[in-house]
Amino acid sequence: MTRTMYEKIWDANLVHEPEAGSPLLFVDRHLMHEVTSPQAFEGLRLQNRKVRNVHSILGTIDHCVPTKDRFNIVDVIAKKQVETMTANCEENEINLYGMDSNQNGVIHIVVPEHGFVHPGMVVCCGDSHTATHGAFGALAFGIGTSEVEHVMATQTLQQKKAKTMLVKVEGKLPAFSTAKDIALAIIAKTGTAGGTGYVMEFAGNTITDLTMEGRMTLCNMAIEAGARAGLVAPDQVTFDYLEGKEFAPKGDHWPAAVEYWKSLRSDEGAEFDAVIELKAEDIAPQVSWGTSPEQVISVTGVVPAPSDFTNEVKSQACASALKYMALDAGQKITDIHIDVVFIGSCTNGRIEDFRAAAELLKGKKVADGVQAFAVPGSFPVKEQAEKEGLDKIFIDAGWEWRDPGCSMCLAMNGDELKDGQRSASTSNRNFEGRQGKGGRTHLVSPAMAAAASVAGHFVDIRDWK
Ligand SMILES: CC(C)[C@H](C(=O)O)[C@@H](O)C(=O)O
Ligand code: SF4
Repeated sequence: MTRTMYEKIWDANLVHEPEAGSPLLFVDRHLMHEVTSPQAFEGLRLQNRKVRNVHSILGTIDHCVPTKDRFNIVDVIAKKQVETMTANCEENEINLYGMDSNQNGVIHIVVPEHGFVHPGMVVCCGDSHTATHGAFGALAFGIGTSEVEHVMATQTLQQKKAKTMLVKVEGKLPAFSTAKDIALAIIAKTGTAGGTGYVMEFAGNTITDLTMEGRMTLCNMAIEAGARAGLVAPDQVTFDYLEGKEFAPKGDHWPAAVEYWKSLRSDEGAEFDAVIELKAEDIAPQVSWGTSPEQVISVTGVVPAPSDFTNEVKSQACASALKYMALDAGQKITDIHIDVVFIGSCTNGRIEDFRAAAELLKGKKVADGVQAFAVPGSFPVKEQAEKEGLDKIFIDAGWEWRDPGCSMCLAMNGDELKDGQRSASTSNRNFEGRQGKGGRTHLVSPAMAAAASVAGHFVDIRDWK
């Protein structure tokens, strides 16, 4: 019988399938950060239980870290979370890239840098963007704090079997369109609930043409389409990325691992519960205009009107988004002016994101009144960028070049929008208040963010000089 990649990984990790209730999956890797782990450790302690396999865990501190003067955490709760995470990892001998580590950064950026996740693994983390690691052909789930405790104690996770969706993208992307634009275009098509109950497998030659960084950006946003997880079949691009990394299989284990990984791809003719198709040629640079990632349109478009939606719920959502975002129906996307620009996050905080932005910023200056923040996803990204002189390009253009962290992706660490400010942001969520109370977020790719910082408004980078 033919099987999809999801089914293969599922079968290989299935521990127990009860008559009633959810099946139990073996968890290969458990990723951790300071926000969702403290109560889980506390729960273990109260029950006098131990962490079952500390070697399966890798942690960072990322959400609460200031990106300037990083040791000076002003918020009392944030400070406590950081201290608790540090103490818990020390006590349990967990590998933590903590505050003073030169490998520190956003968990979903740091983990791949060390080759910690391999194809075929089941991975979890108390964080919704765990989906990122599906880029390696691993089944990666965001889980809640009580599940974090369960995984720590048992190395297993209760999971209902998901339905499978094939998202096929074929063709050559237009100039300046990126993995971020593919992700946004998919969400525009499926809606934020379209993936509910599904694991999405991204396939087609547009996807296989993406770098690992691009695949990570894409899988990162599967969760914003409502999916349980995203997957890309492992191929030579994946193997080349992993080879030689700290936690990658070594010696004789390497060829054996690659052989197994190659067997994971969905079989020819495997059946999916749903299939959607996109043509890469149709994917222009995208800009979100609303307060949900599905409220997104090409840079060439205009802000829609509630009457453009036949669905009553979507029509009302449009009306309330326009109000919150202070936009008018019919307004050209390129006429939207911005106050703040943010390049970073686990969606777009990787080296190629800074390269793409720097390419557009060379010899340019940010527009009057615009504040722009470049926040590398990790210290290794920062170091690499500096080696290439990218920091200079940003700084010369009037950008702030910061230390890594989740930063302005969510307002938890001092980096945030002020009430009423409008941002061009490379992050993944544009919910009301996400980047600060009253803040208005437009999701874009790094290149689009860079160009907006110079122009002061969105521009179609394809004909921008
Ligand atoms: C803080 C954490 C639980 C949260 C998540 O689960 O995604 C955060 O990372 C986010 O992006 O909103
Ligand atoms: S960068 Fe943003 S999306 Fe990613 S883990 Fe941090 S807060 Fe969540």
